Amino acid sequence: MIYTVTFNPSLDYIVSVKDFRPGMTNRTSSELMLAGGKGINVSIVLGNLGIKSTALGFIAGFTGDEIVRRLHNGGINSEFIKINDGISRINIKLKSIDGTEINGQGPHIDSSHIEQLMNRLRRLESGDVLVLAGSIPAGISDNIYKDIMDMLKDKGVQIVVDATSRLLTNVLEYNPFFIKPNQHELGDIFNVTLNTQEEVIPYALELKKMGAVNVCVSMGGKGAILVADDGNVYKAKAPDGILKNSVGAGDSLVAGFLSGWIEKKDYEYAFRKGVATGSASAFSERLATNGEVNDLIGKVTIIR
Ligand SMILES: Nc1ncnc2c1ncn2[C@@H]1O[C@H](COP(=O)(O)OP(=O)(O)OP(=O)(O)O)[C@@H](O)[C@H]1O
Ligand SMILES: O=P(O)(O)OC[C@@]1(O)O[C@H](CO)[C@@H](O)[C@@H]1O
Repeated sequence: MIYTVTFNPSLDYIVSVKDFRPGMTNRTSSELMLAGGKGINVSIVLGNLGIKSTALGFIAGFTGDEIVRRLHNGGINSEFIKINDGISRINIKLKSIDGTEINGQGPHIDSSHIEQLMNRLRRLESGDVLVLAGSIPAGISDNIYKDIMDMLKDKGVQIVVDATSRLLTNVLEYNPFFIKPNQHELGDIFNVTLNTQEEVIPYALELKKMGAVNVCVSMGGKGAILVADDGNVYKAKAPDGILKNSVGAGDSLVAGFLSGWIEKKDYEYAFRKGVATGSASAFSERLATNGEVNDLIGKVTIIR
């Protein structure tokens, strides 16, 4: 079974505003609300690609109930821990200025909630896959992903981590199977600005040296890099298309990679499917469907 963990789920309120003016009353020209949070997006896209998963994490309040309702309606299994105070966040995405977002804080999570999650994760078995994705709410130690990996280290669970800064670097010694920073997150780790694939490769290799089994660096419309455990470095050019909504494109890449890996156990194919899935989500209002991925998979150029 695949499990995804989202510490801080959200309802994503994705709006367009024509000629946004700071300090003025702006009105939307389109609006869309989707269940979100990185692990949840991975579960949704896996479901679209025909792979079952269980979404874990913490939810609170009416927004939390709505997230669960939407997942349930979409056929996604979830086992969230419910927090009695506060509400799950509503994250605002200003689609008309791509990349502009206001993400909320989410409810306070205390040590008893963490213990409940740990108890659930302790029941994972050999052959399971665990995806730890997204930020953690304030007040939780950035060792938390590391602590989870430490607890599971001898269990034969394959672990994917999509996180930033120390939340990511802290887990590398536990050899995560797949990590996926984007180029800016990779640059922040090493305090450099990375623009091209050639500039990204040495730093991706460094993360592999630090312990990650496979390092994928996503680069938006510029595609992605994979430093794979088969000894190859793959460079992907994203297919051409019209950007509609890039929210969750990175999570879609993770889901597409996992689905491709499960299908063929071939890194080049998994990477191709990952990039196609990321782009299919970027070219669609919602997250990628299986049909959209199949239309794009032959249009991804990969150079080894
Ligand atoms: N404008 C675009 N054109 C084509 N493909 C895109 C575009 N934006 C994203 N993608 C695809 O999606 C993948 C992941 O995108 P990106 O690097 O933006 O992820 P991210 O920053 O983790 O995103 P998010 O945090 O919103 O999930 C890219 O590698 C690419 O395949
Ligand atoms: O604040 P975090 O946890 O880093 O990211 C949360 C988030 O921006 O990531 C997803 C897209 O990747 C969205 O669905 C969600 O709103």
